[in-house]
Amino acid sequence: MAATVNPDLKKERENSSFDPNKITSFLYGGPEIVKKKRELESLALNDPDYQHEDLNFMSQEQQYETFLKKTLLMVTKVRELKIDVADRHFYRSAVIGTNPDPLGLHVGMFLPTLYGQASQEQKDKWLKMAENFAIIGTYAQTEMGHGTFLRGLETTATYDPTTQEFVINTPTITAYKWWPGGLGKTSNYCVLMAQLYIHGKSYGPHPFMVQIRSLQDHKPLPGVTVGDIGPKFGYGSVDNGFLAFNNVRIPRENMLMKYSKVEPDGTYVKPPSTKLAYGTMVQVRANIVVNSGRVLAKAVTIATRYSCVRRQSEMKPGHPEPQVLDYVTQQYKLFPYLAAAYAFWLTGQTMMSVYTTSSNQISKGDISALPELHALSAGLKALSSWVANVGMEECRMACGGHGYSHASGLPRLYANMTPGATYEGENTVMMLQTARYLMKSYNQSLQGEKLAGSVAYLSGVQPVPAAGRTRNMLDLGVLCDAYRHRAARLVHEAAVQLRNERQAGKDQPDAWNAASVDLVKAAMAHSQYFVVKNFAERLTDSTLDSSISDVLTRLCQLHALHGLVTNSGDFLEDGYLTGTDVRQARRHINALMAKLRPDAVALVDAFDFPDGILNSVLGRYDGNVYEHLLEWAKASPLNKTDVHQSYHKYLKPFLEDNRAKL
Ligand SMILES: CCCCCCCCCCCCCCCCCCCCCC(=O)SCCNC(=O)CCNC(=O)[C@H](O)C(C)(C)COP(=O)(O)OP(=O)(O)OC[C@H]1O[C@@H](n2cnc3c(N)ncnc32)[C@H](O)[C@@H]1OP(=O)(O)O
Ligand SMILES: Cc1cc2nc3c(=O)[nH]c(=O)nc-3n(C[C@H](O)[C@H](O)[C@H](O)COP(=O)(O)OP(=O)(O)OC[C@H]3O[C@@H](n4cnc5c(N)ncnc54)[C@H](O)[C@@H]3O)c2cc1C
Repeated sequence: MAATVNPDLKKERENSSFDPNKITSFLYGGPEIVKKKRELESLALNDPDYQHEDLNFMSQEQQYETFLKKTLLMVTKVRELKIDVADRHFYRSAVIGTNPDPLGLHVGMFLPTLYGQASQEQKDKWLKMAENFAIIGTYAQTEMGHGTFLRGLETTATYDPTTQEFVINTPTITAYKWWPGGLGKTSNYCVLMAQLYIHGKSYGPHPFMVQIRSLQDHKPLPGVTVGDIGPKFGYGSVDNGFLAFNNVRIPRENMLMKYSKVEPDGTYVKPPSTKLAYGTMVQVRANIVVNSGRVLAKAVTIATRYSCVRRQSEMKPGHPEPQVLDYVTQQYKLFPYLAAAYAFWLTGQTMMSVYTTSSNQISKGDISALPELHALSAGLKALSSWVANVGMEECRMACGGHGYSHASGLPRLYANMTPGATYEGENTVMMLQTARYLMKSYNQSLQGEKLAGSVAYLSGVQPVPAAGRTRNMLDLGVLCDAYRHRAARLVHEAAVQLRNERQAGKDQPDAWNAASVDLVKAAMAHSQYFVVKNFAERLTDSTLDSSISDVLTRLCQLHALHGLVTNSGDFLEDGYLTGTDVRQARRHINALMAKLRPDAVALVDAFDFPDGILNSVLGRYDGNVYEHLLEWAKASPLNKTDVHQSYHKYLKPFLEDNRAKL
């Protein structure tokens, strides 16, 4: 086995213009954090207790069992090693790699719902057990018939004042809870979203703490039907489940009552906003923005390293075959996603900081930040997960045939990460939520109200500049202005279309539906403007080392220019940009790619994913792809014997029969 680094990759690293460690520091928030991250990752990756056969060679049942064992072990080790709460995600991501785990919903949604929706008494009662994994819970909201339309959920929680209990029921097949992670086989509790009924009146969806399995033998409790929903596109390591209730009674105190309350006599106490019950989803949407940047960064790391190792075809007759990354078309496939990975990495950080500030405010009773937080997180969640989806697939195809093998890591990455566009709010629906806020804000600005936050720019649509003006299309200020103008114009046009539909006689819902393609487009443009502006603002950081600010500026320019060229019609339609501007933009893209080419490997190295996390033969740090491809294939279960048992069962008699008939 080759122990040295592939010479092509070695040369790439020697020729880069900067030290990737400096960018790593910038991306993770400083050298101390990077040090901590690396320590925790290496602790996890070198721990023999976590080693197991490649998941790609396992059945779904084996994957689940392996991951359950591994995550439970992880919980124990996190405690033993006394890893700080803030650092646990480093350890966790090294343990699970690019796979979801059966406790993900416990940590990612069940616990956050208790933190965010439970009253102090309820926290006192359940938090200690939940935090210490004495109980395991999930977030059971989606039903077979309704995921998007939360108000349409059919599961009922009917208050019985005589016993001071809620009676939980699943009235129809479509009311079966369907999809919750960790529900199928793992959880014994769940946060259940159900329609609250008191004295025959419906009060909409509310969260309830419900025990579903016995703490003694893990059997479903009386009245509870629960199981696994079967194999999926990915997510083999998770037991997504179904769940139904037949007259299951829970105490009144099990409705999570931080905001809404039901008094013993059945009096309903309204929350400051009914949407506070949706709080956990907002948190996870913010997390998805972070995750989309990371996922894209992983895919691009694999494809870029491999494209430097892979040599193919003849560029010049008689010359050695070039590294495929030297083909400009290959750069055009990968570099825009490299730039997008940086853009969303930084957007994710801003999104999390907006989330933290706003949620602190909200938990103190000031809910004024809620609409902006919801609109921003919904739009960015949708944009980032869409881009990550397209980018992962582009990276896979850029790896040619080997990209299709599980050895590349890309099919599994895609299969596990693509549901980010669907779960936690289907993307189109999320964009329409952002559009709703944009329309409201736009109308407020027409009435002279001053707007703040991410929509402040809607207050004044910039005029189209006079013809003949030349622009420097590399100037980040010019690019931000162009995105800003496009967003403001598309918001304006969607609003005009809505108004026209109304004036043509449609009621509001029909007018909304008729204008929805334009509304999504407006929300998309708004979110893209946020991402570009955020990237450019991060570069104004005066502490940024000059050796890396150049290369980051190129990435930011590429990200903005590529989006501009891809959506050039939006910028040209009203004459804001000219054909010359767009032509210039295209030329700049080519020039930027040429400048980025020598730094490509260093830029992906800077994401700092160890091999154990990337889990890709093609993306290996040492670039020794071919010998490990062979080794990987040899380990495949079909190769355990030279002659497979099916030969004796099927092939041998078939061949013998055919030969006998000759
Ligand atoms: C110890 C060691 C361990 C190591 C530790 C390591 C640590 C690390 C741990 C990390 C672990 C990570 C693992 C994570 C795994 C997660 C995987 C995720 C899996 C996926 C989970 C899921 O998939 S879970 C289900 C998600 N399912 C949705 O996502 C439903 C979407 N559907 C809706 O969300 C609503 O249905 C929808 C459409 C808004 C309409 O809701 P609706 O009909 O009620 O409302 P309307 O449309 O009528 O709107 C009326 C007004 O409400 C406003 N509004 C609406 N929502 C609002 C909101 N949220 N906040 C504020 N305002 C809101 C709106 O803007 C309007 O405002 P206005 O009136 O002013 O215009
Ligand atoms: C891997 C995975 C894990 C999941 N984990 C959980 C979990 O732990 N807990 C949980 O509760 N749920 C979970 N879910 C469910 C998930 O949250 C839902 O699938 C998601 O919210 C989408 O809802 P839906 O399936 O009803 O899609 P639908 O709403 O049926 O979407 C179908 C189509 O209809 C369109 N559409 C729907 N409504 C509108 C509208 N108003 N305007 C325009 N178009 C519309 C959508 O854009 C989409 O194209 C998970 C799902 C997956 C795939």
